Amino acid sequence: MKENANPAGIIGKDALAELIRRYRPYTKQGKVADYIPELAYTNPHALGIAVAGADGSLVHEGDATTRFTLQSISKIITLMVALNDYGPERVFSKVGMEPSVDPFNSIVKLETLDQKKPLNPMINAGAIVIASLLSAGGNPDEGLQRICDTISRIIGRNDIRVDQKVYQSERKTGDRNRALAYFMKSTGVIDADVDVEETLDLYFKACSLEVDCVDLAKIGLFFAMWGKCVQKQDDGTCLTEGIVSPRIAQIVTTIMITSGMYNHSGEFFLKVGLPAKSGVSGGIVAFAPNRYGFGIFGPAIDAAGNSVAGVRMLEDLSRTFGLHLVSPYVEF
Ligand SMILES: NC(=O)CC[C@H](N)C(=O)O
Repeated sequence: MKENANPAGIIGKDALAELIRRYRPYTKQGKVADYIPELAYTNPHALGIAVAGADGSLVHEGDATTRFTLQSISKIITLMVALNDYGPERVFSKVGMEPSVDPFNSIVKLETLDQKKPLNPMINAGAIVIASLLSAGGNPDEGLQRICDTISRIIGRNDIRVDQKVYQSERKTGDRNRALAYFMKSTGVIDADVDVEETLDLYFKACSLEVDCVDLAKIGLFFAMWGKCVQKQDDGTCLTEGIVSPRIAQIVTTIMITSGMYNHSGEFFLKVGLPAKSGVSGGIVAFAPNRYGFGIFGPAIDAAGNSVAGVRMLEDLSRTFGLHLVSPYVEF
């Protein structure tokens, strides 16, 4: 069945400009996160989008080169690094694979579930457990370095850095995350010999890494291609070669589908039908497997912590370009 498989052809700059024009007014319907005080200084009406194609194309529009912090989008990278280092069995002995109906920073299930482990690696508790694995052995700096190196190779620039103001702001006000971490240490989910403050430091710094929409689109495309090489360098080598196996890329992708948009993951998948991960700074990384990586910045977020205009832009793109993964138009 070929009809409507890709109704509007390739995604070009004009389509992106039209999206920004159409959805910028929706930034008024959200609010910039202010529980991390430094984030409150962001322009609420900013909106940008970048699209990286499997053919090597890259287009962007709006505030696509404005830098912002990764926040929860870092969770897909730390998960991937932990899966590489420890393997799925060890990682999922510490953190679950089930979506959560509670907010991303909720503590309630940690006491009520039979197994005390957090529901999934995309909520704060789950990501903090992952950070505890990466900071094990008292080496959080090495953990952060590996996260930065991985991102650098994917986005093709090695000046990735921690936004010190956001990091300090998170560290000063991160008592909810501190509570999650100490609680999980008390129940044995975080190992007894782990220094919780070092784990939190790694978590806060990973959340405070600076990126832009173009970087996110490249991260999206990396997962869209299952970690395989998209672009060779002039000397024939490939920076992304060997970062991750297709099997681990598949696990991260699946967790993004079920939990990437927090407690709105079900509605998001129904409407957009793509793997995605958002952050409270207003970033979203999403991708259409084997085709496109998307990077979005729209700091006005909704109650779940997702960019209001960003989600709508992805919904529009998915509909217009026939990207929904559960589609009657898939070719067999
Ligand atoms: N949803 C998010 O992006 C949360 C990340 C943020 N750093 C926090 O811990 O609260």
